[in-house]
Amino acid sequence: MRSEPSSQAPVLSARSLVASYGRNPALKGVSLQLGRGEILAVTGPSGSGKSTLLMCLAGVVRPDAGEVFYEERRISMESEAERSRLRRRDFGVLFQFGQLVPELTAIENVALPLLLDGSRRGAAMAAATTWLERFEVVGLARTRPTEMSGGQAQRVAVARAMVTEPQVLFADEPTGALDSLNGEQVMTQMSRVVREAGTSVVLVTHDARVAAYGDREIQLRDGQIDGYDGAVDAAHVVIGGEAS
Ligand SMILES: Nc1ncnc2c1ncn2[C@@H]1O[C@H](COP(=O)(O)OP(=O)(O)OP(=O)(O)O)[C@@H](O)[C@H]1O
Repeated sequence: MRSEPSSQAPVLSARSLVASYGRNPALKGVSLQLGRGEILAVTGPSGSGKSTLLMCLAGVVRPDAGEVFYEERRISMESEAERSRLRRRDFGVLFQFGQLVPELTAIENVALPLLLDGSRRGAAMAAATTWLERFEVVGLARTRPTEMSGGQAQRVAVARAMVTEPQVLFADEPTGALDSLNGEQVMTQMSRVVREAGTSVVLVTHDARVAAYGDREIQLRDGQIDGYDGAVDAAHVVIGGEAS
């Protein structure tokens, strides 16, 4: 794994992010950069702030202080409506439990983000079929999530997260609910597909085997960056866009 971010302009960057829940601080000044097409693994123990960081980067949560830039946009300053449109069009989000809609079939679940964004039904279903094929679950197109295995459901969930062809995919413990074999299959497919698509990925995980799919790793501890690539090394902390 590389220890430094790519030299290209980052697709996403954060400067000195601070976030708390009431009086409980979750992030205490986190800065990072995500390179184009890069898979960045964010690791750290439970409660270290990984999910909060992901939500700030994805524009779900506004940080108390600090900034998040996507391309040229300072998204941490944007309105909820602007961030919501950004999340629909440019970002994909994937959680531990794929959170498929149980009443809908696999193909309807995957088509949903396109339909919500105004695509015609025929085009949305065709795109959904393509993405189900890429994750080798097209045979389940008419199946509902309750009739799928955990691994199958998660592959459908990744297809749904990718159907809008996002610039950035945010994945929070994407294999956390799976056994190691299924987890490995989902990660192998996901990393192949995102590399083919050129998607940048923020991959939150506490599992070193999952983090190994990343190009680079940052470790959080107690709301702060604690190290890179397994080595605790404050000298690599990126502050204000420059390596300090
Ligand atoms: N909704 C909430 N209300 C209050 N405190 C919260 C909330 N969500 C998170 N926290 C606190 O913020 C801190 C960071 O939590 P966060 O979920 O970001 O960590 P995490 O590294 O993702 O943990 P895990 O691996 O267990 O999911 C923790 O101290 C946690 O208790």
